[in-house]
Amino acid sequence: MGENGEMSRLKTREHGEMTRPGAAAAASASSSSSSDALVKENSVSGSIKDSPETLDSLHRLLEFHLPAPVFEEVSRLLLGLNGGKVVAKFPLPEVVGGMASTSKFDIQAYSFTAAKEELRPPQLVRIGLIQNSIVLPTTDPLLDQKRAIMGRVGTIIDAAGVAGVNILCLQEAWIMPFAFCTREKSWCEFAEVINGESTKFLQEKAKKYNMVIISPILERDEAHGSTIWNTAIVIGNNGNILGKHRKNHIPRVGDFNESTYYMEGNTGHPVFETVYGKIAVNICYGRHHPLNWQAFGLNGAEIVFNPSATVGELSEPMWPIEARNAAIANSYFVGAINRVGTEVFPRPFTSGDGKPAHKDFGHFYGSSYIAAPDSSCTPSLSRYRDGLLVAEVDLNLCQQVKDKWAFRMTSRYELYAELLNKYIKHDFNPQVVT
Ligand SMILES: NC(=O)NCCC(=O)O
Repeated sequence: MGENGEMSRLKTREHGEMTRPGAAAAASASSSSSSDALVKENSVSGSIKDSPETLDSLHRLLEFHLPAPVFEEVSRLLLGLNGGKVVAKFPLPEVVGGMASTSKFDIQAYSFTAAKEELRPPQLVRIGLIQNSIVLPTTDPLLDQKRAIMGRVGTIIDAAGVAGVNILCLQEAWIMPFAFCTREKSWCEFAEVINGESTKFLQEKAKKYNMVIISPILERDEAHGSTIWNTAIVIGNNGNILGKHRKNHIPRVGDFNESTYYMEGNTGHPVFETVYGKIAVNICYGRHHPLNWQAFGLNGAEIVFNPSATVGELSEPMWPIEARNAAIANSYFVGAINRVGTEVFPRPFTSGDGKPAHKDFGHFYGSSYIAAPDSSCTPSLSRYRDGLLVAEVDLNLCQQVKDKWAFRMTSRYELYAELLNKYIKHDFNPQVVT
């Protein structure tokens, strides 16, 4: 690649000025924890590994290294087509870009279109996803840690408000470090009642910006003996609490020792009818369960949010596939959110998988994105930095895709209802022909 061609791609709207591959530039990391992760990941030698900016996301890596026409074609192949073209960038008010650069978070915005219909007007909704790292070390007083995160996320919510976001979703357990790896019970102190401090904080934001906000937290259920749940609270655009959903599937993999802390959810697959559309929440590990996704679809969801916390070594190859596949299979939009950074805990822990005792989970790789029912999707947010992803979507696309592909009409649910009914019985015999 020629020097000039290379230099011409060093400036992008999201990045501002970029340095060349090979330059040490920790400026793209927003927190010390994400810088640490960069140092760790970049200790692998090689020209691509030497450049944190180009590794900021898959899309930026490709944009940085590929000649422009090749990048265009690769984008088409990777992201699919919406209305015949790669999902378009959506112009946000300049002030929002200013907020992102002052407060050092990634900002990207796109719009998904649907065909014009004769009998229905477009149903335009602006969706926002926020991914964030923790702000203070995990050794600081818990209240300080929580309030520092609330302050940081509050700044990004303000940007979302100015960007005109209608429905905003935060990441899983957003008010705390993801301490479930440790199995130490002291972290239960981060659990809040449904109308606790973080909910009150978000109710004010919801009212101020006329915005529906989904707040995934560890919930303390006082009515049931202080049981803890992993819960997403849905706050309506008037600041009202519309309802809650509790995480259905609890991970039993790697350091995700979450069953030590909270119980399998008992709220089914609720769909929340908001003024902006019908939404649901599939919390993190639930994204590996196709029936879980399907159940939200059967209840009529038009947008399903997937607030997550997952690390590179475990799940990064799955990440771009699962939420996107769910959007396709269920004819709805999906917003997938993952936290960012490496969180280090005071005491070492093990998870019975033969690994030596360690103090961190590994790198939470961010990469939040939005997928559409027509199989198109946005590029993902940064792998290292806090970020706000905005997408304007036309919900008419859901029905248009249902009419085109007829996945729901051809589903043959009765076949599967019968099989599942047999399968859950103790005397089940697999249908195997020998
Ligand atoms: N938070 C959570 O459920 N993580 C599990 C790991 C994964 O699903 O990738």
